[in-house]
Amino acid sequence: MRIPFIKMHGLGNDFVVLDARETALPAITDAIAARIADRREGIGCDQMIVLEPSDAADFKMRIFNADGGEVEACGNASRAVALLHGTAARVETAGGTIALEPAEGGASVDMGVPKFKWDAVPLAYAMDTANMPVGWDDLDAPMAINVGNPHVIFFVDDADAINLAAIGPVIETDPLFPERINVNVASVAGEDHLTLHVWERGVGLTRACGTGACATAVAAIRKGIARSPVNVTLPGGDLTIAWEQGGSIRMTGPATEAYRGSFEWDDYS
Ligand SMILES: N[C@@H](CCC[C@H](N)C(=O)O)C(=O)O
Repeated sequence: MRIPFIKMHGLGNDFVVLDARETALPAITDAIAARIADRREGIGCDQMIVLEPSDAADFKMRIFNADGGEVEACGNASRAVALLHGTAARVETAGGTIALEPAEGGASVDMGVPKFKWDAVPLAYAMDTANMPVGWDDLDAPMAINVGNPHVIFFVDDADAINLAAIGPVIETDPLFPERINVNVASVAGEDHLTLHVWERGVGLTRACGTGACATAVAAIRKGIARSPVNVTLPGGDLTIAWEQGGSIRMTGPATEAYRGSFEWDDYS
């Protein structure tokens, strides 16, 4: 069975998108997703995205990390899917319903209301998520936020100087985070400008992470070191994040369709 796919990216965070809204796919397992995502043996991507029909919204978006694990949210893929869909849409995800608005060269997405309680992140035990009494090497006193998926955020003087490739996997898999965690290291470049690097759960270092930008901007606004809207500079480019206390997060930025292709299902199943 030949399966068509669309290769897309948001700021270099890349996706294989399978559109199963009209024609159903065979069941997708974590192992199949990991084989498709493999950059040496498969098509190669940070996340595999599967679009399916939904009873609760215009359609459903499922997200599989490169390690095959199915997760709740992906900011950059949300903009890519908005570009693909072409008109405004409400989309069901495992992390909640989001609202897409395509814009010139990309999209603006209502990512929903962030959650701050320790058991909503989730953490393994109760603590203040705005000033966590924990640390790893030079990184300490982080904040933790769930923006559909779980994030921990460290503010440092120079985010570019942190060896996130070394410390990221240690923090991602720390028992404090029962569902593992996306690790964000940021520095304040101005009151409306952050520099950010992200170690993504189930992937590793990425060129950009949309939910990481959302979580980090919200953390900085909450901490009083930035004000909305915040420009977040990632290795792959910039996103704009707007958030007011008690409201939902709006993320705006580019998305790109790279190419279309197809693969033989049996090669991956
Ligand atoms: N690249 C994404 C985040 C994808 C999911 C994340 N790795 C997780 O495990 O929660 C983004 O742009 O938000």
